Amino acid sequence: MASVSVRLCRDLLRNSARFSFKSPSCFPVGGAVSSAVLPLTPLRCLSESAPPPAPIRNSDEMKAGSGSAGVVRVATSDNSRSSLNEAELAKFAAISETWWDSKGPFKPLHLMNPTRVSFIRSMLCRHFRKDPCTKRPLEGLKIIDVGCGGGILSEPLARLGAYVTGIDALEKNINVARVHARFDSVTSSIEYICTTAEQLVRDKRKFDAVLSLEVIEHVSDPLDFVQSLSDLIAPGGATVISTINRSIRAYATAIVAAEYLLNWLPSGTHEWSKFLTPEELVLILERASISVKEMAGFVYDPLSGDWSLSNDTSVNFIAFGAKENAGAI
Ligand SMILES: C[S@@+](CC[C@H](N)C(=O)[O-])C[C@H]1O[C@@H](n2cnc3c(N)ncnc32)[C@H](O)[C@@H]1O
Ligand SMILES: [Mg+2]
Repeated sequence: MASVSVRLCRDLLRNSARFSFKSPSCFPVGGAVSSAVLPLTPLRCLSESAPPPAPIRNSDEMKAGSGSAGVVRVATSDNSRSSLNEAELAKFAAISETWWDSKGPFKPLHLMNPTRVSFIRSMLCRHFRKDPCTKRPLEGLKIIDVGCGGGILSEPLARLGAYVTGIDALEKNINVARVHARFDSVTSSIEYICTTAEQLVRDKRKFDAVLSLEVIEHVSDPLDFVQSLSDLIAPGGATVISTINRSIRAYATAIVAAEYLLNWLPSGTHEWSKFLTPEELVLILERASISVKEMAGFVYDPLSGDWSLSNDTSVNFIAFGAKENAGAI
């Protein structure tokens, strides 16, 4: 699956001095692309419209327990970074009972799951030189699913043979994931922890593959978050990230249609300004020493109700990247 987007982004990176960068603050809905010529540093402004990180509490309150909304509190020094955005997390806390209701608010994730698992399996098998046709093609790989929710993605990865760690900032989600995983001897091996990527970096944990699907649009600062994901990747490792494009089409479909017309998701689930374009995601990953090797779109067929991989990244998209200088594909 040759990626036009990735090649385009590499060209953009090479010519970054001439690249007009779009940020939420300078590119509102329906607005015109900024004509200002910006160097790469304005990427930082992506996070400026986001609410500030959750306040750091004192260490007694914080130590790996849950806060008032069930949000993880992890011991940190005053100046350490936090990916937590309490307003975003509150949205997931309100629907945490519904993770495994395939007709509930997470229906789109359930429907997308076979397609995204297939993308992940094929990318990881190629990268780690494993046979995708075996019963357990991910055997032996240590994979972390950051922002795992109720474990919709973690479980099939465990069935494909990976050692899976699933983490989420919400204790409620981790409890749901643990209970659901217990029903099957394979998935009961998944290590579920209520924590954050940045805390696991401080704990010096490393994984062959770091996955974070549909999470980056809900964190406080995408650049810091991606740096933490990168820091969790073992030498020679890889990452997969999916999110929604900050396009007018995504505004019409992923927000207006999905949240207000079809009621697939609770209204207010997504903020358009927090979406990233594929080009922005590539740049953010490059800054964290990750080179994007493949990118694909997910498209929905309203007649069949199925999602499939496509070259169309205008709404939902997924990127596979390898840590630079740490082994090539
Ligand atoms: C849209 S759900 C995606 C769930 C899962 N990745 C999937 O695709 O099936 C986003 C999840 O990210 C979690 N989350 C949001 N911010 C987080 C953070 N900073 N660290 C860890 N988890 C976070 C939420 O609690 C929620 O479970
Ligand atoms: Mg989302």
